[in-house]
Amino acid sequence: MCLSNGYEGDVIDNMKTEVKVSADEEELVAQLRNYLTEKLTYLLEQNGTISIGVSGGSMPKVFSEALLSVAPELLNWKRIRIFMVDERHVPRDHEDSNLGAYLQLFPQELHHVFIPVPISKQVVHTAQAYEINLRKYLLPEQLNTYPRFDILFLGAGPDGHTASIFPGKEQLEKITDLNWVSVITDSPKPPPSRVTITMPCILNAKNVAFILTGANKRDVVRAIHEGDKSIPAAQARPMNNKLTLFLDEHAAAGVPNRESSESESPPPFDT
Ligand SMILES: O=C(O)[C@H](O)[C@@H](O)[C@H](O)[C@H](O)COP(=O)(O)O
Repeated sequence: MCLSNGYEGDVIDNMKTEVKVSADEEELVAQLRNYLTEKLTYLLEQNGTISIGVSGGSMPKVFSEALLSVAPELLNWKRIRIFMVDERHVPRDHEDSNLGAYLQLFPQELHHVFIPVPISKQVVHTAQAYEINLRKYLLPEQLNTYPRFDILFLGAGPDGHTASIFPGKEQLEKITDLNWVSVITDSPKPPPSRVTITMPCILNAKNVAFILTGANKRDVVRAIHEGDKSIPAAQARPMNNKLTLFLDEHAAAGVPNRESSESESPPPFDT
């Protein structure tokens, strides 16, 4: 695990995971901005849609601040499309809506950049409609394969869930044509009913970045470092190994052999 800030960590199973540790939210946003700048610079030289998946919870605020502060010449809104890695089965104007949270943080003139999750009465129909929306932008070269999302920003719960894939509930039913999206109706994290992209989509992604802050993410960081496949967040390692962890000092304490400055570190910042 290669730690920035001068920390050299272990190499995991011959896979390098880049770790960026922030002392506060301002530094986290700056590191996310730098990451987005690097990836967008490369992606803009390619063709087609630039697909960025984002998660809910604490992510909307720091992600939105980081992306909206990237150099304007890199923000080609005709090509960038942002989609929800998972979404709660609630109306868009509900306080629990992930898309709703992002739309409140983006100016109206950029709302078209978000691929909508069409909320139907039945959560299965929502998942099926969402997959159809995603396919409009991301149909892979061959049918019946998984998309190669450009960047997936994932969070993780203290229980190790990521997206809406929970420990012991990883076997999501195939309910859409291509199995890009599935549903959970008994999510341990409320609200219970959600749609989520599936693990094969995560494994197929070109870049995966976790944003994990707070002492309650320490064990998840350790599980990712150790490759503990009983934890969905640790399963979510892309096949090309392009995995980056954005941590605060508290979560970084889960990286073995890293001098923890727990005693002096500031209280967890509320992202
Ligand atoms: O819709 C959701 O709830 C999220 O997509 C979920 O996977 C989230 O990323 C984690 O639960 C971490 O949430 P926090 O960052 O708020 O701890």
